[in-house]
Amino acid sequence: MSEEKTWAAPTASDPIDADVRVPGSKSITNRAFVLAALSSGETLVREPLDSRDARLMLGALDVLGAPSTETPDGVRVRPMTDGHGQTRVTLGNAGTVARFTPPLAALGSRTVHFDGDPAIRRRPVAPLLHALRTLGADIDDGGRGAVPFTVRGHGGLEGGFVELDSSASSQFLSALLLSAPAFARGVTVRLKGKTPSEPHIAMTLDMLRRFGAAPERDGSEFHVPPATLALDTYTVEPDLSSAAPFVVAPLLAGGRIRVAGWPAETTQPGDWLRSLVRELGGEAVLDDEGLTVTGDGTVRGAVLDLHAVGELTPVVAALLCFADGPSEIRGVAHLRGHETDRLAALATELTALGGDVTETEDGLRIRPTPLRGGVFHTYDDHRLVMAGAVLALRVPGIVVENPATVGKTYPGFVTDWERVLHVA
Ligand SMILES: O=C(O)C1=C[C@@H](OP(=O)(O)O)[C@@H](O)[C@H](O)C1
Ligand SMILES: C=C(OP(=O)(O)O)C(=O)O
Repeated sequence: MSEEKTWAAPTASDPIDADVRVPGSKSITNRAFVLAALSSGETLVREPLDSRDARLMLGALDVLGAPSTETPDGVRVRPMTDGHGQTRVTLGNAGTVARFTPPLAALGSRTVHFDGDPAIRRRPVAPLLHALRTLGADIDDGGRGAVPFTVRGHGGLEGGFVELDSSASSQFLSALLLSAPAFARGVTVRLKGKTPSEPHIAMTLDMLRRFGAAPERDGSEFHVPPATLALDTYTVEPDLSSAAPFVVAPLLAGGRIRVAGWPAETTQPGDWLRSLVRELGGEAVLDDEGLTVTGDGTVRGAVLDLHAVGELTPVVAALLCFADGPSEIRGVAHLRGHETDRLAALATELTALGGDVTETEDGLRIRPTPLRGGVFHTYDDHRLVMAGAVLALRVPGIVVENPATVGKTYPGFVTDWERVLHVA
């Protein structure tokens, strides 16, 4: 991770011609760790992400009674065992840790305090805490409905039927489903309203099945019966959302890039980038070697609904600043509750560099204008570092503030980006 407080992100002086391999998926890694902790035997998680969020998840599981060991083959996670007394889970600003681990605490007998960065205290969690209480959990949040809160474990969770509003974050639903096989009666969740990030729900269901559970879905109703989970080995795919800045680079700089190891089939939202590239005028070819993207340095303007793939918004917004016409991003009001208020941050930072970017009720309106160099503030948000890098491809003099914050999901990002642009 860079020790610099700012990063003079490189401009593309030539068309890109590079291969890149991005680290493991945050979403898959942290699900695999949770499911491994809930399993009856040890699980080897191969090619996991090693980043702040992944380490926070392992730290949380450790204090909850599921220790892990790093080996040359990957991370070995041991099954969770019960304990007593008080303990503390550190959340950082990891949504997956804040949402996926409280149900685990309710399954044990410890009293577990959850807290993290100031930013995580502002992120939504109340509907999940409410649902967990309905399912039998004892949670003290001081009436705030937010981090910090305390889960007092009483040795198990009854489970059963619950209604859930998961419109602020799909992670509420994933959290209940992931732990449900260990609830005495499993869980039946009926969704009120629409959840964002549908691919992440599909990911949760798919991974539950791989670990031996039998989740069912009927529209907005989900059922997970009790089950004993077990899986010897789980291999994590590369993170296709971390690949986003590399995938879009040829559209801005021209040339080609190959992202190695792009899966032929996946539940990751980043797979949508293939159709985005084509819609905006580039080419994307998937074969055994990975995904090869070519572009000629032009980008078409577009109206895009990113409700299902919200985490891609910062990079896509940066890209659309260089389109041949106006664009709009819709369906992402929930990004106001992400690492930072991403809609406000993007509108503020892009406008400060000369852009014409305005917030709408559920997204951003982007009218391409010439941009100038300057400081791009990143609000402790890894994906804003990636957005700043994308902008700099075409705008000399962009200085990205606090690049190290990208270590939430991609500690080697700056090094890999500079190598791709031949400045390393
Ligand atoms: O389940 C997951 O792993 C995630 C779900 C999404 O959260 P939201 O539904 O809160 O956007 C996504 O944005 C986040 O990066 C990871
Ligand atoms: C929203 C994100 O993260 P988190 O897992 O903290 O919710 C993200 O990575 O874009």
